[in-house]
Amino acid sequence: MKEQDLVAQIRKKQSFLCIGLDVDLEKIPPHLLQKEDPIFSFNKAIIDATHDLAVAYKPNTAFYEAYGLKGWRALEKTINYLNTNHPNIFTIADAKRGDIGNTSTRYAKAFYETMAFDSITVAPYMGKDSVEPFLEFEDKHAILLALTSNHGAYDFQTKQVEGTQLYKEVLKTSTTWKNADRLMYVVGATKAEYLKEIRHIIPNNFLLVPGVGAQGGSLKEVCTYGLNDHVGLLINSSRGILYASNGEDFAEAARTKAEALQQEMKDILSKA
Ligand SMILES: O=C(O)c1cc(=O)[nH]c(=O)n1[C@@H]1O[C@H](COP(=O)(O)O)[C@@H](O)[C@H]1O
Repeated sequence: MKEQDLVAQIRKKQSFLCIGLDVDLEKIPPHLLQKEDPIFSFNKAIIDATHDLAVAYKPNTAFYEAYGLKGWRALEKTINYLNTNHPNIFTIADAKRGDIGNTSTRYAKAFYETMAFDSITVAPYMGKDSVEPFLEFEDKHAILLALTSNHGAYDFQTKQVEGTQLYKEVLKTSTTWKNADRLMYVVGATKAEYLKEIRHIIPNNFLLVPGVGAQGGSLKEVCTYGLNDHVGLLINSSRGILYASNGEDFAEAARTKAEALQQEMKDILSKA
């Protein structure tokens, strides 16, 4: 998907909400466990109930890999369902990959071609030749981990290395890589106070911002410095939406949670 088409969807829906499809069979409504494919049934119900409120969906592959073949099948059915029924929705394979060049190329093919996602999350630790293979595909985007939402982010990412914090070095250096205009970055909502400096280094790139809801990040704080003139933000919520109820009304309850976030986004966009 072209970035300009994503921006058009954001303007049309007045939403920059990304719904994380992190399916946990221990948390989904028990009545779905009787279905032939509980994971896909759950995703389909969530997508059907929320697709007009969200511009992106982000299945975290760990939640599918954990169930082996049936998990992969459900992931494949989910991406095919989205691409067939909602081709204007941006899709993110949250797989956090990155390896030596020829291996990264295979990961890119797995998630851009075999599964036809628009983007994949990528770890920057192995450097340029591990990330550039993800940038070779037209209209596909690598979303580089920059400053993550978890506490461990302070172990390495904010450490001083040769006079600068490591995450800033990741931001600056990655902008020099081939096809860097296809890069987006992950910044945790719990790190909103860093966004002013981050926007200084990368004013134009989209940011995927997880950590609102269950992890305690604030949408308003993220928007203060995170927004740019083409919005430039995708705010992810997973558990806060998916598990609003585990009764028969789970999809309706998820919609109510998504709607509250979308309303907040609409207000923010009207004042921006
Ligand atoms: O890359 C991510 O999406 C990600 C990066 C990060 O720094 N923090 C983070 O929570 N995530 C993912 O975003 C989702 C957050 O889920 P909730 O906390 O349930 O909304 C999970 O799939 C995480 O793996």
